[in-house]
Amino acid sequence: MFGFLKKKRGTADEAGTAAPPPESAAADVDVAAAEPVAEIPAEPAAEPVAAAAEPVPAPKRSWSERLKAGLARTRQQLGGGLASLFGRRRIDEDLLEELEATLLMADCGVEATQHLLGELRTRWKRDRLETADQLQQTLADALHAIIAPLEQPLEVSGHSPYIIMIAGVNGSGKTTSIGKLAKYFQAQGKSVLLAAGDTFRAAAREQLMTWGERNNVTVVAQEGGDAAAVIFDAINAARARKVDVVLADTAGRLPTQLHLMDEIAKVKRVIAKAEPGGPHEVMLVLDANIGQNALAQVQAFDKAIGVTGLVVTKLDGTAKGGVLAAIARQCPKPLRFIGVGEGIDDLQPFRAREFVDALFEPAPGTARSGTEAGGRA
Ligand SMILES: Nc1nc2c(ncn2[C@@H]2O[C@H](COP(=O)(O)OP(=O)(O)OP(=O)(O)O)[C@@H](O)[C@H]2O)c(=O)[nH]1
Repeated sequence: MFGFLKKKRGTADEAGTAAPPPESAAADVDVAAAEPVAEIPAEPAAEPVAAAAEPVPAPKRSWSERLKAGLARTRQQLGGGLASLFGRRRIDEDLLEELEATLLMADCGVEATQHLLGELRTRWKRDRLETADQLQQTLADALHAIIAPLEQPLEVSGHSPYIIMIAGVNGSGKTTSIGKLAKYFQAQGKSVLLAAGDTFRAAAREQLMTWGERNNVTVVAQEGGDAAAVIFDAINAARARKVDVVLADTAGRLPTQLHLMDEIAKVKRVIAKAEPGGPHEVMLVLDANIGQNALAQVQAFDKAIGVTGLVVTKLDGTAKGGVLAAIARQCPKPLRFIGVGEGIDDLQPFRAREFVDALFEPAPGTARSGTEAGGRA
């Protein structure tokens, strides 16, 4: 669990601007320590476990199991809704209308929903679909076709250091995602340096420093100061140490806070001064709970800083997983990673097929829907 990265939720008002500190104030943390224990979140429907004398570690679940568990609420909304629709009658216009409501409630958005219904109507008539399973399989395929273009994994080997700037609204999951991404890149054999560019909340800096100490990752931080100065120092440190990947945190901000959007645009310009061509990835972190508001956030951050990739977090806490279809239709950006929990391994590269499979696969113990099984272990 990311308990050590947990913090009090900052308010938008905390994100004011501050004068840059002297560069010498940079605190460079580079401490080796033990691996953190990644707790696996419990299944929503799990029975409470009686206290045992000897704690028995929970069996580690595969990513596809965690993805399936994480998407349970969206699956219930979408797949469950469909199962009850499909289960009771033959395909007709009334059924398609109810299906439309189900897709909208899963936050697929009007455009994607209309597109999906158009596909279903065409296939229903052209291929003479009759059974519920056939229609559900057709829907799964059509959804896959919509979101597949978002599957563009991040390739960090083109530059050294490869600079990833992280942005997003308050509490979207930026800092925790940085911890998870650092672990992910380390597992690929990359060296990582963290820039504690969320200078508005001391807690954010401390969380990154603690995380860095535990995982033997260098963290460049300053007491107070502005994000641009911290990240500038971090890039120079990364270059000197021949670090492969720099993950630069920034403070949360709302797109309506125009002065803060100007400020993050300045951070990006300073990165380009420190490393011509950088940042190589401008990653926007979106909380899936916001549903359709994600579209406005993508557009606003894109306008200010040119978003090149997305991370969608907290898919485990929402029934709004259909928002991926809305993003794909209305403001497509490469979806680099998705998050389905607070555990360190609960953020993984987005793969459209396994996402769709996880949505349409029946919950354990129920009948199969006919959708192809799959997913990584
Ligand atoms: N359930 C769940 N919680 C998550 C996920 N990702 C992040 N969180 C939690 O969301 C909360 C906020 O995450 P932070 O990383 O602190 O968010 P932030 O964007 O850095 O916040 P600010 O610095 O205030 O802007 C923390 O409690 C995280 O543990 C996820 O995929 N699933």
